[in-house]
Amino acid sequence: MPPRVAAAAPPPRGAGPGAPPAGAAGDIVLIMGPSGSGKTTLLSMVGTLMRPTEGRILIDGQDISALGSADLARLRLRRFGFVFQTFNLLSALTAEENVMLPLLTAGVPRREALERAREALAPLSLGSRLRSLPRDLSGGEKQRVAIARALANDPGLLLADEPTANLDSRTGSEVTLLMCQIACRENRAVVIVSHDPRLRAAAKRVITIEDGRLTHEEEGEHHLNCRMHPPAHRAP
Ligand SMILES: Nc1ncnc2c1ncn2[C@@H]1O[C@H](COP(=O)(O)OP(=O)(O)OP(=O)(O)O)[C@@H](O)[C@H]1O
Repeated sequence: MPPRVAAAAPPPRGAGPGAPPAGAAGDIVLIMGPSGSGKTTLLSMVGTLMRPTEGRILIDGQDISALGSADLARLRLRRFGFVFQTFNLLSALTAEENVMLPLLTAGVPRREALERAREALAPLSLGSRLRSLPRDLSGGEKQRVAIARALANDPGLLLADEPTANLDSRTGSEVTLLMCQIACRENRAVVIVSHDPRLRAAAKRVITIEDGRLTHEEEGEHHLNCRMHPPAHRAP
C-alpha cells in the first residue's frame, strides 16, 4: 500500500466543526481566496512552520500540535516538501547543490545525495543544467529545481505557495501539469495555495477562504490528463 498522508487543516475561525481534510495521497487540494485572506498562514500551519492558536493539524490521523520543535523539524524534513513563489534557491549553489541540501541535512552521505539530486533533476528536463547557478536559469527552470529539491527526500506531502505566480503562462501551465503528475503518478498529497485559476484543472478539491474563514468548498475540475500513467508505488 502506498503511504497515505492526510493533513486536516484546523478549522479557520468560524469554519465550524469537522474541517475537511487538506489532502490525501494522489490528490491536489487548491486553496484560493483574496489577498490577505490567510492562505499562506493556513499552508504554514499545515507545514508546521507556524503553530495554530486554535484548531488542530492532523497528519495520518495524528494531531501534530502536541509535538515538540525537534519532532516537528524531523517531520518537515522527512514527510513534507515545500515550493515557494520566489523559488528560494540559494544563489551561490548550483542546481544540483540546491537539491542536495535537504538530503545532506537529513544525513544522507554526500555521494548518495549527489546521485539522488541528479536523479531528481533529470526527469524535470534539467539534466543539462546540473551545474548552473540560479542566476543562469529561467524562471521555469528555477521553479523546477525548487520542485526537485522539495521532492528530494521523497515526501508524502508537497505544499506549494503560489507556485505559478512568477511564471509566464506557458511555463505556469507546465508547472501545473507537473503538480498534477506529482500527485497522480507519484501518489503524493499536494496542497497548493494560489490565485491562479488554471490550477483548478489539476485540483480534486478547491477550498476558498476569506478573512481567515473557510467560505466555500467544491470539487476541482481535475481533468488534466495525468491519470494516463499508473501511479507509482512509493516506499513507505
Ligand atoms: N485565521 C486567521 N485568524 C486571524 N488572522 C489571520 C488568520 N489567518 C491569517 N491571518 C492573518 O492575516 C494576514 C494575512 O494572511 P496571509 O499572508 O496568510 O494571507 P494570504 O491569503 O496568503 O495573502 P496573499 O495572497 O496576499 O499572499 C496575516 O497577518 C495573518 O497573520
